[in-house]
Amino acid sequence: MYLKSVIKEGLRLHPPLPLQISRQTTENCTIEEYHIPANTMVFVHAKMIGRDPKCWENPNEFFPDRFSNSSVDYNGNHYEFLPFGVGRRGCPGMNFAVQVIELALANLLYCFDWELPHGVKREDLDMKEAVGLTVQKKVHLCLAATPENLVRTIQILVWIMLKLT
Ligand code: HEM
Repeated sequence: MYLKSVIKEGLRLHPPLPLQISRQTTENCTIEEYHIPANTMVFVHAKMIGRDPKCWENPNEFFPDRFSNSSVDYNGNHYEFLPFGVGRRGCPGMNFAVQVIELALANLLYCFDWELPHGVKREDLDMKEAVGLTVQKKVHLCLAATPENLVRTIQILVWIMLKLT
């Protein structure tokens, strides 16, 4: 359960598509004090929404537990959390993507012990994003992986190879 919250928190702070695919309005509308005429191109900024202090407490803090007792999910019913977009043109790969991320991450954590390489401290980690249409880390994350469960690791590698062939 906690792993699911960690993934959600990662996608809240760093949605892979921060500025989502544009839409064009079909009629005039007013949202609070903003008047948006028909035929205007609008963008949903998922990253800024995910860090909006009106919706999230300490929005810039990585705190997976905020999802633990919450109904906030990817399904687009919670407009404060939109890593996969929403509506008819929302991401059709959402369920597949979430399952793959959960499976991959769970196996990486199960099979290996993860440590920062010698001399690197937690506070040295740089989470800045490079500029681009999709998000990438500006500075690569380097970790040292030690196999924790060799038999299980081999089983998983064989499983992945069978899936790929
Ligand atoms: C972490 C993984 C992924 C994220 C965060 C993501 C996010 C998104 C977002 C934000 C959109 C735009 C939605 C909108 O404008 O409302 C989108 C569209 C789309 N995604 Fe994904 N996606 C992911 C993985 C995938 C995968 C695995 C597939 C296919 C297997 C996929 C296929 C598509 C397609 C085809 C569209 C265009 C849909 C349309 O325009 O009607 N995505 N995705």
